[in-house]
Amino acid sequence: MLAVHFGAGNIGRGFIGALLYQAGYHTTFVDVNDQVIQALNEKQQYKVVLAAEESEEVTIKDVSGINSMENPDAVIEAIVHADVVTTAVGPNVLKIISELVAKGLRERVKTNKQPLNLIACENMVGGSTLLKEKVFEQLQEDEKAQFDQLFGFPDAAVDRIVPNQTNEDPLEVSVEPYYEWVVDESMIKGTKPEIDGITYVRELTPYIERKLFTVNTGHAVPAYLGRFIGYSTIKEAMDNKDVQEIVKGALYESGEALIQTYDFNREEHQQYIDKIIKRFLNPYISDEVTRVGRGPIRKLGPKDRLVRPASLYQQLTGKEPEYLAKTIAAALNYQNDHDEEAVKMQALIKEKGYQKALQQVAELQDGDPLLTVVMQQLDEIKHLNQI
Ligand SMILES: NC(=O)c1ccc[n+]([C@@H]2O[C@H](COP(=O)([O-])OP(=O)(O)OC[C@H]3O[C@@H](n4cnc5c(N)ncnc54)[C@H](O)[C@@H]3O)[C@@H](O)[C@H]2O)c1
Ligand SMILES: O=P(O)(O)OC[C@@H](O)[C@@H](O)[C@H](O)[C@H](O)CO
Repeated sequence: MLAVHFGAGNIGRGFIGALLYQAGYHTTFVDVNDQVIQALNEKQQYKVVLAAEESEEVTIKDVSGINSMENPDAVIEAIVHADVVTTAVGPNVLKIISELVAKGLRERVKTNKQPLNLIACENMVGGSTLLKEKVFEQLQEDEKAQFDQLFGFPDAAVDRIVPNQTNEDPLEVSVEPYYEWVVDESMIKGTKPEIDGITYVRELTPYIERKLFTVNTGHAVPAYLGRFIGYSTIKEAMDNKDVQEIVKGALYESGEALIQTYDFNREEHQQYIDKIIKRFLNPYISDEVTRVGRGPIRKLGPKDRLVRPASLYQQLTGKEPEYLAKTIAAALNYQNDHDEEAVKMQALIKEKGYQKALQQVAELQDGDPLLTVVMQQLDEIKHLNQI
């Protein structure tokens, strides 16, 4: 069986690639990073190391790579013969790869009438749906019905912490042992890809929102407050008791929003939160605050991990989301010259001020109560000790 996976980065190699191999697929990784592609073709295998006390190592074989900048035709050919297509490129890159995906699918329908599922494994609500939208924007009207019949774009939620890698071997990847991959079964075309480790569900929204508004909301706290205080890693920030208290407060607030929206069991949700906090404290992982905080404009977006649960909490409980607002305030202060969105955000704040800049990226109306709470917290977080 053949898989084509876009994005041979941390989660691509460390999670999706590993599960595809274990399910018996040959995986063709598509990437623009030539060093990684060359190494994949040369070695045809790589190591995944589990970051735990009892460290385990798995060798992932049956892999190859295509540099999509240099050899787009080979990507098209791979899509023609694929049994599944997956992505882990980052939400903003889905639009960029959609052109090549559309060309691949167009070529495929000429000779191969087998259905195909394309699963975007990105931290966002509706990742595969967005990929479909971008692919369909490039089709003629008469192609759309045929594509709709053959190609499924099932949305998914993926969870495994994979930090940036510092190994000498450019392919080796160190990952946390925990993982979860949930796919919307109702959006599948043809037969479901049989991949051990995928949980198929009929309604994905509660799963993706629970993951994004717990794992990623919680993660954003040590990232943004950690950077604000002066820490380099998530673990260092989590070891600060003020930061840990804000993590718990933010996850209480997002938890209330989730419990009330989806009728989750309160006790089970608390267990989910406790487990996640332990994952952030994993001493065998060194995860930079700049990786977890990357792309602050995306993360301050209206449907993302901070603003959406804060707004929901406010609407559903009538209370101020104090801890989420502290994190939003720290995100507004996030500085990193190597992060394009952080630079843009700071320029926007300089031009318009904090409130107008937040209002713009979070798409909040004039007078939205969240704006007032965040503006208050901009002052409050100044009291956190700087190191
Ligand atoms: N790392 C994690 O802990 C984690 C966990 C769950 C989900 N995710 C999600 O997975 C996605 C990828 O994250 P990551 O941490 O692996 O990032 P990453 O930067 O390590 O990997 C992204 C890869 O995509 C490649 N890429 C960029 N532009 C491309 C293009 N036009 N065509 C093909 N490849 C391209 C990059 O070269 C890189 O290898 C993101 O949406 C992220 O939110 C990450
Ligand atoms: O990948 P991002 O930039 O959306 O978020 C950064 C981290 O929170 C994220 O990568 C987590 O490590 C991951 O989502 C855990 O499953």
